[in-house]
Amino acid sequence: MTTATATRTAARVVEAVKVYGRGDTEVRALDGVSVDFPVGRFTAIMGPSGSGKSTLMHCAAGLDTLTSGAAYIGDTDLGTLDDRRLTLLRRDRVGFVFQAFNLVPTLTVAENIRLPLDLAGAGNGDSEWLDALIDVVGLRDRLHHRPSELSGGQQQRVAVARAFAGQPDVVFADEPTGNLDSRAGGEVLGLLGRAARQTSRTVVMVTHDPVAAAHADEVVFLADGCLVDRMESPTADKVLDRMKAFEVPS
Ligand SMILES: Nc1ncnc2c1ncn2[C@@H]1O[C@H](COP(=O)(O)OP(=O)(O)OP(=O)(O)O)[C@@H](O)[C@H]1O
Repeated sequence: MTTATATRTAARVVEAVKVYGRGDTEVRALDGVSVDFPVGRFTAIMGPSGSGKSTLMHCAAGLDTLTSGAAYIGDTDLGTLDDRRLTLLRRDRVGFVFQAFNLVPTLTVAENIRLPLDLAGAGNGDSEWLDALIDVVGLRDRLHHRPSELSGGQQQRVAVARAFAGQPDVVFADEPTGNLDSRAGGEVLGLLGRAARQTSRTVVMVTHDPVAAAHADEVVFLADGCLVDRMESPTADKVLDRMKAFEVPS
């Protein structure tokens, strides 16, 4: 791969195949997917239930391994890493936001945001970066609160700031608004987009929700473990229409 490609693509999978089980119970969750996630972009992964969205995210993020094909973070082929190096790569170069906010209840907002840096023994980290991040997520007046003193939307904003704290190459978000009402969800999605664009970081989000997907720069659609479409500048209506096309006529 050329250097130019490496700098433009934060993460990608090439001919990704993931097979669960064997024989009669075999499921091809991914069936030859090739997709790239460009630097500074917010990409949503959509598709019907069981189409392979979570599997694609887990394999692209190094949380699960492919049966065949390759997954890269930057120009690092995850398949060439042993468990220790994979753990370090996930810690240092990847951020995660999950549906459950997964904050540490005994730590303050500031301590939760810094947690990945503290776990990595990264000293004070980049204080300018952290300072800017706190403003992007709008948490400056909540830094000394505990998670239980925050709304769900505020807690997810903390989780977003934590995911970006270590300046990862890519942040993977799995249904990040699944536990939020539409207003708080909209705020978190706007924030993910801003964080990606203002910090030139890459966000990849799995969602069921066309309204959520419409916040992304691009939507990739999976069906039966295959990449079947991509949509630039999505709107909720266009995404919904595309999803309807997957429904089998009765
Ligand atoms: N650990 C596993 N063992 C066996 N089969 C699995 C496993 N994980 C996923 N699958 C199967 O792989 C296929 C893809 O699952 P996946 O969770 O990636 O889909 P999804 O699009 O994220 O679904 P949903 O929208 O319902 O969350 C499904 O048929 C699922 O049952």
